[in-house]
Amino acid sequence: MVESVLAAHTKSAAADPEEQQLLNDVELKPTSKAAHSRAERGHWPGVLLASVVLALLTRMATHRQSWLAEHVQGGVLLPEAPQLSLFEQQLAGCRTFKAQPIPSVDTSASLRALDAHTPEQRQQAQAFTAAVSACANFRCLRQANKLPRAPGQFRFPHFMVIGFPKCATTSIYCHLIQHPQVQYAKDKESHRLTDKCRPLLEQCPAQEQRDYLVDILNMEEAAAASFTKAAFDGSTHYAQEGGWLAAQMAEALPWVKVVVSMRDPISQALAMFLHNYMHNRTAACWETNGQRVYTCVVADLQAEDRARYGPTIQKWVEAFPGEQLHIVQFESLTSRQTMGEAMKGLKSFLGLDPTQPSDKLPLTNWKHKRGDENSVGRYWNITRGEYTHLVELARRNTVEVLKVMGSAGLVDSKAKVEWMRSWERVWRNNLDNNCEEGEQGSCKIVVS
Ligand SMILES: Nc1ncnc2c1ncn2[C@@H]1O[C@H](COP(=O)(O)OS(=O)(=O)O)[C@@H](OP(=O)(O)O)[C@H]1O
Repeated sequence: MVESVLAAHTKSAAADPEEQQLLNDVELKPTSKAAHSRAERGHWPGVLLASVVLALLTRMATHRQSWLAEHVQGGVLLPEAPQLSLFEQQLAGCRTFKAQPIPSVDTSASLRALDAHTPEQRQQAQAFTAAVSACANFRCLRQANKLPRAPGQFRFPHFMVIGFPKCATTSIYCHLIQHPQVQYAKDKESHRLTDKCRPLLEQCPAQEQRDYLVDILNMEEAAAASFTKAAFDGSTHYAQEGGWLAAQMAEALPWVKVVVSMRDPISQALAMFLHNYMHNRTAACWETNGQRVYTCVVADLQAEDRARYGPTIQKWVEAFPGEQLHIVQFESLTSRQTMGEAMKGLKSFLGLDPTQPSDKLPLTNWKHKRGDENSVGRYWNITRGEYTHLVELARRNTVEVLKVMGSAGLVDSKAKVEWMRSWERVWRNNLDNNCEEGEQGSCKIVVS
């Protein structure tokens, strides 16, 4: 039934020749593993993972015991040494779940840009630094940022990573703060502009504006480096609040570059759901539907400020010229084959050395695929008919947002096909490999 409704939807969606062309170009063949039931494939990956997790837990328990023996004497906790600097703490927070060591970053490297300056450029650099660092509000920043800059200097702030949530924004933040030309923000998710400055940025309380520049954007350190580091804010709610924020940001900080990451809308909705679930924010749709996620995802795919990206992106496209927008696909950022190029593209867009600090995106903020076979979020139980319906909604959303991006010159027709194909692959994989046959066939859906 749902699949036949889908066919009807697809037909009506295809009334637009441009859409029809896109869908035709994208069509994927079934994956080679199609129609294999999960039962046939056995449980070896689960067993292997469980053993690794058990080994890790045992190691952590042993480590904790020796830590306690070393630090606690007669119930008194001894001070820990050494203290991490704020920057080291930022990096520590960015360690992957495999607990990689903190990478070392040459924090003074950007200053070398100043060495090559002529006396006139040096003066320019000083005047720009003095004017910007004297600011405590957006209005002042807008004036100061009109001054000429010397080579190597960035306007303040230089860019915004605005979302969407669950689209690897933490990994992007972690990668970028290790870049010698980037000024780390003191807080990855301040949400200051949306929480404190709605609906008019320039009328935001004076203290909030000052705190935003100093406490979040890290103005003092940026000024100490003569703004040779690009300062930024990485708050994921900004994208979704584009309805009012896009125009306000373009008014208050018209030079900023805006970075957006978008994930397969179904995976984004599921990841967001899991995030809220883990923070005990369970949605009514979950509770009233026998703890089944399907209706929750339908709601997200239809909500303009959630996984229906098009209307929100429209606001950003209207507010900023195409050259100041960079929209990257989560799946190309996170696939090993394409992440190097995707990260280079992002850094080139930002005017940063694209080869630094590496060509790898770290893996952070990982919620899916943890826990045992039956823990919530390892995979999602829904029927094939339900998933097919979600795919139809997600496909419609994708066509919609690609149209908006195309109208702003952010993607050409080839890029649209590649983008669509990448998400179709996620859906195809689930249908072919993780779903039983028939509309009521059960699926164990995994995210991209
Ligand atoms: N390198 C790499 N490879 C694969 N997947 C990656 C990578 N980096 C981040 N991620 C996944 O991105 C999800 C977290 O996104 P965010 O950091 O934007 O989330 S948040 O909104 O800031 O909470 C989160 O997805 P879920 O695990 O589905 O929740 C991460 O696993």
